[in-house]
Amino acid sequence: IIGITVTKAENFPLWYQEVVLKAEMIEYYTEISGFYILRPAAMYIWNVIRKWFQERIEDMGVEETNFPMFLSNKSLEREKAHVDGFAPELAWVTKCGDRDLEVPVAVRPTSEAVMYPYYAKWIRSHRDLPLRLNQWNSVVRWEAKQTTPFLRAREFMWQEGHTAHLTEELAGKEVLEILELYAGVYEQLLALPVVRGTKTENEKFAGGYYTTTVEGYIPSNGRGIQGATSHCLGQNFSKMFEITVEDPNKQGDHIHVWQNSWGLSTRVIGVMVMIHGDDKGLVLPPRIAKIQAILIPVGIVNKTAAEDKAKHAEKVEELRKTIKKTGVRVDTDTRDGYTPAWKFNDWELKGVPLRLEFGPKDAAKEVISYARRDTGEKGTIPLAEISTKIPQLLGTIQKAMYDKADKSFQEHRLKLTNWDEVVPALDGKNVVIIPHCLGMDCEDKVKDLTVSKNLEQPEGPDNQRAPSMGMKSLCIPFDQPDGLVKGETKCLNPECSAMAEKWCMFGRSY
Ligand SMILES: O=C1CCCN[C@@H]1CCCn1cnc2cc(F)c(Cl)cc2c1=O
Ligand SMILES: [Mg+2]
Repeated sequence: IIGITVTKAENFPLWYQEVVLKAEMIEYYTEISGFYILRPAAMYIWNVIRKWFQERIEDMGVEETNFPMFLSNKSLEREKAHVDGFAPELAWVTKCGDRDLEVPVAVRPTSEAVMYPYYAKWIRSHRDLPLRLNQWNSVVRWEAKQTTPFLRAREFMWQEGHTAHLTEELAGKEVLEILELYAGVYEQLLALPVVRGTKTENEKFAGGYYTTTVEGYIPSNGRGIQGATSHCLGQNFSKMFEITVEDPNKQGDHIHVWQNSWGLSTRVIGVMVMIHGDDKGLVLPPRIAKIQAILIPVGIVNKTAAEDKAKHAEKVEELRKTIKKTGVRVDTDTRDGYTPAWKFNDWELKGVPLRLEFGPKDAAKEVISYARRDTGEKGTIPLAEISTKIPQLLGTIQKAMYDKADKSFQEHRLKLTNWDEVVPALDGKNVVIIPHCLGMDCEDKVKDLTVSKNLEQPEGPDNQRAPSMGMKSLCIPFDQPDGLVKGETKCLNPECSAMAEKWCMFGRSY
């Protein structure tokens, strides 16, 4: 196996592609562009996330459902208003065998139009509320933009939750509960910090009432990235699909139900690779690592006596069992014909959080040697302490990975009140938090004003020069800084005369 041939700093997009391929997470589906095969290394991570999230939404009373993957033009017509923008992404089935279909059907890009006619049928009385269904499936969106594994694919796996409530308050409460679970997937499983907030009118789901989001940050190119979204749909869809209940307080009156929809996709895996990975390959947070510790026998060479080899192998197997008993997902690499150095590279490429080495010298000293994948730090652990020290060390690694990413995000999230500092900040691979009027046109203007002038920069080998695109709003952080006095603080856009409404996070983005 040759390792990664480009460094993360010299060519981030190529580095990313190599890592996901050589770490055996992805195979390109070369039959049709924009589609990817997810291999066991990726599916393991997705399944850990799925189990963690599924358990928690079940505790909330969400039930599982499975709707057909095709939708008719008729039900699409119901949400025509916002579908138009998406029409180019819709994939259609128009033939079956050698016959044209009378009525072409679309492959679901999301399932509102599939599900809500049945919500209208099932929800009659307020006693039918709240209705809370989630499905794990894949959706198809024929992206026009350049696709890339996990981050932008024409088919991706996700979960889509769709709920109905009697009041705006009940819906709003759930929107935030789900958003907290999304933050938990990032912070607790993937060791990634996210900023929680509300999308602006420009960036929200047009068919909804408001969108809440968790936003990530990619240090390598300074871009923001949307992590997952939890929307309150208001009564928009219940009016389109006539989902009503009789008013419990007023006979004869009907209430359109208040709905939410929320989704998290396999994009989260790509975000984790991009942020934690290094020039040796993947770096996996222990919580989602299929193999948390790989135990590699060392110091055994051909001339080692057969009897000593056998004894050493037994000792190694014994150590594996002891470590496994602690609940650590440990494996041994006893492959013949490969040197320890070769094995070290292989497991580093695959991102295994902890390498354990055990040789005759270690045996003599009654220790096991370790090397952390995240920092490279090496050390030894007395054999008598491995049952406590190894789980502890994995916990330390998980926290250290989060803290490192969190520090980087914090250092590159600049609160600015001087417009002239904005483009230099973006070119310095930062995202910014600025006072903003939240006007849609103003936001468009801000995007145009922040197209990087640094295109004059010599086209160095460093593709890392900040992308030239302008900045988009990422979210209105729930956690608002001080210093914005309503009615007094101006919107930071020099060409806007409006007053600032909120601090808004902007950045170049995916
Ligand atoms: O983001 C989520 C979470 C899970 C459930 N759905 C919402 C909204 C989805 C928006 N959206 C996103 N993409 C779309 C693409 C399309 F081709 C069409 Cl027709 C519609 C849409 C569309 O409505
Ligand atoms: Mg899209």
